[in-house]
Amino acid sequence: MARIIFDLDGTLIDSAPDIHGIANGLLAEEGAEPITLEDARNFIGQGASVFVEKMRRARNIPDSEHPRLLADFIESYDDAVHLTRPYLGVVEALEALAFEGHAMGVCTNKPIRPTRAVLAHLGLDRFFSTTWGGDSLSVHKPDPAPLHAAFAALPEGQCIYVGDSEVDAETAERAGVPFLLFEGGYRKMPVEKLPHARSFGHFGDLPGIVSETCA
Ligand SMILES: O=C(O)COP(=O)(O)O
Ligand SMILES: [Mg+2]
Repeated sequence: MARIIFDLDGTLIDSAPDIHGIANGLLAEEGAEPITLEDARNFIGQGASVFVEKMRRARNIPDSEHPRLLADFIESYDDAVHLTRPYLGVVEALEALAFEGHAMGVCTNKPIRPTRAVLAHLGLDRFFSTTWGGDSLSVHKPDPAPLHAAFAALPEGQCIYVGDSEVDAETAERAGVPFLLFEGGYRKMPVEKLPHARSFGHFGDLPGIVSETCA
């Protein structure tokens, strides 16, 4: 049996539409132009503070406004669930992996409160026995500490990390665990440029890839 840890945004769920919505709500209050959905996708992956920083820079909002905007962003985040969907085949793949007896968890740079809120809203929380957010420890991905902590919370078994981004590839490399790259998320670089054990474009392929990784 394996221990499988999943990244969240851009891996299990397409959350960019909700995060885009929060961003544009904040920008409207500042009297600034909205950002595009593509911008929002590009800004996700290194946690809430980096997202807000990139959003501000895109609209020339000064650094001095950062703490206030970050607090407002986090305040809206728990309710940012309504436009978010699991990627095609995610639920079926998690059901198959759970049925096969693998232990599973989540390690994301999204703050832990909205992480738990969106997992519960989508009914995905039942699959995961450990969940780590970007603010669960004093460091976050690509520091490998939260990923190590997630694996340590699960029973012994082959470690596997599943994610979508440059940050995830670096985290897995630094943690020394096999990385399975979902091709459909918010990655900016071509698949070949990211270190990974295997990549996949559809979650229907994941249970088979996990079996082969464990063999
Ligand atoms: O940047 C974020 O807030 C979260 O991104 P992640 O789930 O891909 O780690
Ligand atoms: Mg991601």
